[in-house]
Amino acid sequence: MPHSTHEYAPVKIGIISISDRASSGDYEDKGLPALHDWLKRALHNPITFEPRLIPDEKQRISATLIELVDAGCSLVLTTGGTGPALRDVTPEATLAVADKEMPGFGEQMRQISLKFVPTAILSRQVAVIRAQSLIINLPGQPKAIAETLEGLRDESGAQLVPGIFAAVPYCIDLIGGPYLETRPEVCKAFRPKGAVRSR
Ligand SMILES: Nc1ncnc2c1ncn2[C@@H]1O[C@H](COP(=O)(O)OP(=O)(O)OP(=O)(O)O)[C@@H](O)[C@H]1O
Ligand SMILES: Nc1nc2c(c(=O)[nH]1)N[C@H]1C(S)=C(S)[C@@H](COP(=O)(O)O)O[C@H]1N2
Repeated sequence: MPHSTHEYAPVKIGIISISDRASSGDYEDKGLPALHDWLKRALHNPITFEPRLIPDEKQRISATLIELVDAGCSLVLTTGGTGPALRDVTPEATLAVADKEMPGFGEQMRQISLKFVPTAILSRQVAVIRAQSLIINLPGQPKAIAETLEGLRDESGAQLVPGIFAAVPYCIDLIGGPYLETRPEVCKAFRPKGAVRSR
């Protein structure tokens, strides 16, 4: 542990797994554990999680996003329901509660995911700001969660494409949330020089 001159700020994070079959018990949900484990690995900050497992229903998704933002989540990550299937409505439900769209996140996720699968082009994921919360859709494949958050490395571990989480801490600074600090071996967060606080 480096000598610390300040405590890590506590953060509340909403994690939502959106899947008809996992929410009805047809199969085991792997979305929430994947989100939880990746965030625990990536962040130094003490995290209070608000987990939800819900079906692919637009009203239900929007209501859950509003509930978690109102509960004080600075970040809300969803997984599932971003594809073209008739039941896939996560992006619409997210845009319905948006104050602002943040298109760079979806663009970057599709860039990353195209290095893994050609069908990444089918993911319509969006990110938005609502009040003082950043909401980001991730694809439903559990392995896609770490892939998009962390990006792509070569065999030596050198970063080939940065994951989207690199931009999340500074985005949360800008909307007045807690100062997030990442473990660089998992995700090297980027902030402009003037925004970096020394430990
Ligand atoms: N929560 C989950 N837990 C485990 N595997 C999942 C989960 N969500 C999705 N998957 C896997 O990823 C695939 C693509 O996810 P997608 O969100 O498109 O699901 P889907 O096919 O619409 O079905 P459902 O909504 O019932 O999970 C699924 O077919 C499934 O194999
Ligand atoms: N990183 C990554 N992104 C991915 C995938 C994947 O396996 N890895 N699967 C794709 C597929 S097959 C689909 S249909 C879309 C939408 O997935 P969703 O409906 O599960 O959200 O995400 C895509 N994005």
